[in-house]
Amino acid sequence: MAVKLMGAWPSPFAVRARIALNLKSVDYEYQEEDLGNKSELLLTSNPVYKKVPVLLHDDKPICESMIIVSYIDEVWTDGPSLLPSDPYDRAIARFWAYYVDDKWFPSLVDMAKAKTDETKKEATEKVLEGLKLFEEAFVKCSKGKPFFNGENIGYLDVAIGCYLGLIKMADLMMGLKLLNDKTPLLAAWGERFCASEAVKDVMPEQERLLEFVKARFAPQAAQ
Ligand SMILES: N[C@@H](CCC(=O)N[C@@H](CS)C(=O)NCC(=O)O)C(=O)O
Repeated sequence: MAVKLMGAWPSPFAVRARIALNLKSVDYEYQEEDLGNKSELLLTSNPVYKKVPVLLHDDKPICESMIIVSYIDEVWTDGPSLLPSDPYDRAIARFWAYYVDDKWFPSLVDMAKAKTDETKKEATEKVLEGLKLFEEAFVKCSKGKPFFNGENIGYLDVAIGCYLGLIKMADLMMGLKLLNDKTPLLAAWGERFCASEAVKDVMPEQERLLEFVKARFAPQAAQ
């Protein structure tokens, strides 16, 4: 069965799909997209959003990173499941995965784009509030195990973990320490997540990501 992923190296969303494929030991072809000049295959595979990632499984496209992660979990059933087996735990994992994209990541973007100290402070507070919520969610979801999903990286780990590179970038560029002594469990989880086999080779390289983020956000912030 042919598996192909269209992604872009700095994209946290593409990273999610790559981690899920690694966790399930799926062999796949990777196509790096130039988002300034999208391939015909990307445009026809994701005509609604025209975004990466797109997974092509036997030429059938699947779009939206967390839908892709669920799909991978359902199709490749060997090995540990990415979603908890208990329906309530599964609902909670989905809830926080929705929140991280719906509320938390937009605050991180607002923080990076902020033009005044006031708006920067407001966005930074929202980012930190979200991280506190993840710390509390980690206690409940992990039940004392190393990952949100328990012994192994799962759906919610991938949903939040894909942003760890950008959290680091915000720290470096704005002189912050977003994961700090108020979120000790989340900070330790982040280290474990990034060091794991399925993750370490697909997370964007720090120097390269820093250049990319600087080019994208620094000129706007300076305006
Ligand atoms: N909700 C989408 C977001 C995907 C997304 O925003 N992808 C960006 C790259 S990080 C993209 O393809 N942008 C191209 C564009 O907006 O034209 C997902 O989770 O897959």
